[in-house]
Amino acid sequence: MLELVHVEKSYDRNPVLKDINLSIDDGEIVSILGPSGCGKTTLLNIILGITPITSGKLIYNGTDITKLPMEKRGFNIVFQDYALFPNLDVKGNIRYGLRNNPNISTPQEVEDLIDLLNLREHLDKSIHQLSGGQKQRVALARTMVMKPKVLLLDEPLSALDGIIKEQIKERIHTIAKQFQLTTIIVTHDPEEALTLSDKVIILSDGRVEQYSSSQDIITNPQTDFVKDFIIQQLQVKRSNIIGLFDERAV
Ligand SMILES: Nc1ncnc2c1ncn2[C@@H]1O[C@H](COP(=O)(O)OP(=O)(O)OP(=O)(O)O)[C@@H](O)[C@H]1O
Repeated sequence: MLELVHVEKSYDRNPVLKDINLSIDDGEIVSILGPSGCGKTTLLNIILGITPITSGKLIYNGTDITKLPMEKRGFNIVFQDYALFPNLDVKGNIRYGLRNNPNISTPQEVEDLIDLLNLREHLDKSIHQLSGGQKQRVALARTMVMKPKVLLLDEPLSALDGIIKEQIKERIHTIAKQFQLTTIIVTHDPEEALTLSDKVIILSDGRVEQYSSSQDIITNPQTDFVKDFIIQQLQVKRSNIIGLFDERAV
């Protein structure tokens, strides 16, 4: 379990995250949702270990990891721009992290992941020959072969649309559940958050407005902000959500 206890973050005395208290169970998919500038990326970077906190604690499975550097936390991130290596082909990218740590995944596990992410036919291609969705899948595979304890995804679907977006959503869900992987996803898209995650953290101006299941957020929004944000943002996308939840609440 990952816990954030009274976490605060300020830049030049400007508070950006205020008294964040969260606990995320192993294997849970959690989205961090909120408008631009509310602190989503800062929160993700704090969990990853690249942004130090101003006060509070991070606890992972009972151990205080507040001061533990990123490389010792065993968490991993897929950045919004995928950050793939353009000089390596697809298989080179996927196996990159195993060069110095060859025993983290067995050859069979790498092959299974390639199939799960439908990448077999693209293995010899260069990165510039790939579509956005294919790049996204390579970035996921490259991260997954390293078997992170916690997988962090920064706007993983923002460059995608239509069927591809649905497929990637499904794959992220399958992988997280199959590998019992704690998955934390930053998004500004409520539809994405509500349909993909077990739980959603709604942030506004650096504070957690609500942290509960998708269904609970729809049927029982705890603040006016949550209600307005969800309703406003879902106007166009209502039809995709209605099937999942009680229409009266949206
Ligand atoms: N290194 C930094 N120095 C100073 N202020 C920063 C720094 N990084 C972020 N901020 C500020 O912290 C606040 C939260 O930024 P953050 O990037 O976490 O928001 P966000 O919710 O991810 O936004 P977006 O959806 O636009 O990416 C913003 O006001 C931003 O200007």
